[in-house]
Amino acid sequence: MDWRRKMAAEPVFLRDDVVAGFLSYDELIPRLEEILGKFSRSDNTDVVQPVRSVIPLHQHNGFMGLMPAYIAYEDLLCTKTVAFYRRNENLHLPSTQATVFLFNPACGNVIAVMDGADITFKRTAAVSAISAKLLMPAQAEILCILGCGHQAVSHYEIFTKIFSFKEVRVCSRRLETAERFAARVQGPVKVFSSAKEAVHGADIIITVTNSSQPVLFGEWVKPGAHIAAVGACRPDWRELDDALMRDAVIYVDSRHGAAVEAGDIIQTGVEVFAELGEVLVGTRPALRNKTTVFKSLGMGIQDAVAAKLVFDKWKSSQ
Ligand SMILES: NC(=O)C1=CN([C@@H]2O[C@H](COP(=O)(O)OP(=O)(O)OC[C@H]3O[C@@H](n4cnc5c(N)ncnc54)[C@H](O)[C@@H]3O)[C@@H](O)[C@H]2O)C=CC1
Ligand SMILES: O=C(O)C1=NCCCC1
Repeated sequence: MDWRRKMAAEPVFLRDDVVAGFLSYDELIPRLEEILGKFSRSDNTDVVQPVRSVIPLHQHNGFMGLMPAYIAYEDLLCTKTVAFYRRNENLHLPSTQATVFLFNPACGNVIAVMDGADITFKRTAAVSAISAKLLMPAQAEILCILGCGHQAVSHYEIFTKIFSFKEVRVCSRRLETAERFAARVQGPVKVFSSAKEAVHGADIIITVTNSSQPVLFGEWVKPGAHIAAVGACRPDWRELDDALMRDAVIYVDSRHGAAVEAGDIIQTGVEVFAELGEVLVGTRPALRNKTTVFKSLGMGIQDAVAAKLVFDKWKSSQ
């Protein structure tokens, strides 16, 4: 094939249900652990990922992010575009609209375009689960999820799959949303109408809201608990209050990303203790006995390894 035909070869398009069918947590978790570790190594030159570019869409109460990544040792070039809207819950439209592009790094042509919703839900939940494996207290019995949207579902799926909790609690801004969530997921859930009551005594708390104001307060949190803070991905958004941010040991996925995007970190001026990848490669410790916060923002490299898993599976199915 000459280069003109190669450039013109049509990319494959993989729909959401196809992507979902090819993406399993069992395969995703080790790949994410590997890439987070490589990203955080001080001698890393192999994993290139700028902080995402974001265009605010004020008129539509949303934003769009562009998330490119290149993983040299796998010659894997990928970009995700992701738009996030604070939808009126009554519209029942997904808040996240994502598309992942895989490229041929030698020529820059697109080889696959895939719906990015399932990749975004699963890889985010899988990274939170990795943080919990490393940082949650040894005898964690109670899991509490604040926010009952799409990310709450994927987080529930993976947390109940790989850990065993005595109790799983949920609370959302509106009681009906939490009740709908409880009816949708497979497994027992206790629905709370008060976030303060829901987090009381919880060993691990996941915040997956679209709130721009704190939803979790330090005075409610059991000392030694682990918090995976997944929402508040804009510098002017918050999920956690100042007291919690000041009292906890703060872990992030990317220090650079956190310095630009994490309202909870930027507005409190707290120091980041470690990247998750540094803990994975052993250059920073996991302080399990302290109250810990993992501030998640999401990374292009996470999408890239997930997209490669999907593409390889699709290819071998042809
Ligand atoms: N860290 C990461 O890698 C990623 C983070 N996100 C962020 O995660 C968050 C959740 O995303 P989705 O689940 O897709 O959104 P969604 O719109 O499906 O769900 C958001 C939920 O938060 C609830 N909520 C809002 N204010 C609340 C409050 N004060 N207390 C309790 N619940 C409240 C809403 O009722 C809704 O159930 C968003 O902020 C999004 O930007 C999304 C993708 C990746
Ligand atoms: O990593 C992602 O994907 C996202 N992070 C923040 C909010 C939108 C999607």
